[in-house]
Amino acid sequence: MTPILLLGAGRMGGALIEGWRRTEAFALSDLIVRDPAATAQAFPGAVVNPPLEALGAAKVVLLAVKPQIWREAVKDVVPHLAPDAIIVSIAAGVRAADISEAFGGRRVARVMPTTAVAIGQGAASLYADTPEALEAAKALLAPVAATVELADERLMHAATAVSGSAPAYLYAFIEALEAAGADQGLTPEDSARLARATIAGASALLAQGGEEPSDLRKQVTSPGGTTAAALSVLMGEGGFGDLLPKALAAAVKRSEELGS
Ligand SMILES: NC(=O)c1ccc[n+]([C@@H]2O[C@H](COP(=O)([O-])OP(=O)(O)OC[C@H]3O[C@@H](n4cnc5c(N)ncnc54)[C@H](O)[C@@H]3O)[C@@H](O)[C@H]2O)c1
Ligand code: PRO
Repeated sequence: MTPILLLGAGRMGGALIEGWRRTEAFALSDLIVRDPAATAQAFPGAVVNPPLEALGAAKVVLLAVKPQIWREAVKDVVPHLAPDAIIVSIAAGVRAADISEAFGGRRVARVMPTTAVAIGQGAASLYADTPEALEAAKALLAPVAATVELADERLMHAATAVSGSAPAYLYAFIEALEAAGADQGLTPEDSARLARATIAGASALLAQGGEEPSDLRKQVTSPGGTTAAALSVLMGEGGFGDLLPKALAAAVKRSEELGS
């Protein structure tokens, strides 16, 4: 599996590196990083931006640049890769067949991770065109994420909408909750402290397992009480049931566009 070549080590590539370091799945010395913005100081022990000839050592190549520039970014790299190198792409929307073609027919897996891989608590959807590529994707992601294998590549759009992008939905919800708490008279600091601890604790309760989100919701919701009053807005007309299908449809559409 090593060395692993990272093409791009920005927010998501960097999050994976941090998660591997923390979980000791892979050491920095297992990595070759190719990113114009990367420095040896940022990734001590890794081989950073070596000459192209050195890339032939890579067993696995993690494609972690923006979908809009991936073709340009891989052009000069491909001729230097080992013929049996496996490509694992995290680029949203970009199809395995297109990646394989650009990489001279090499085996390809696609992965859609979340940023919490950095603390070993990510989620990752996997799809691969061969068993070897799937194994490579699992080896990279299973140490840092709960994984789901998709049988059909087209489901990667939905997985991106419900998982890869979803931490941002939750953070946006928390921002709005904090602002609404301040609107009700709390200081912004108190509102933020309460909202963040509440969300973190509620997530930890869910992560503990054994109870459905709907059960946990009912435990908070006294009949005729304050929560029921708020949920009549959040779960009523124009609420989550209307908003989230629209939000996910927008993410799916954008994912499809990024791959076309
Ligand atoms: N951020 C997320 O939560 C997330 C989640 C899942 C998937 N992704 C996917 O990960 C990929 C990277 O996203 P990101 O959020 O890390 O973006 P980013 O902008 O933080 O990182 C991209 C990195 O690529 C580098 N880069 C630019 N040109 C390059 C080149 N020619 N060769 C090598 N590296 C080059 C940039 O310097 C940058 O560090 C995208 O394809 C995105 O769809 C991101
Ligand atoms: N971030 C990438 C995007 O916004 C892919 C999922 C999370 O496109």
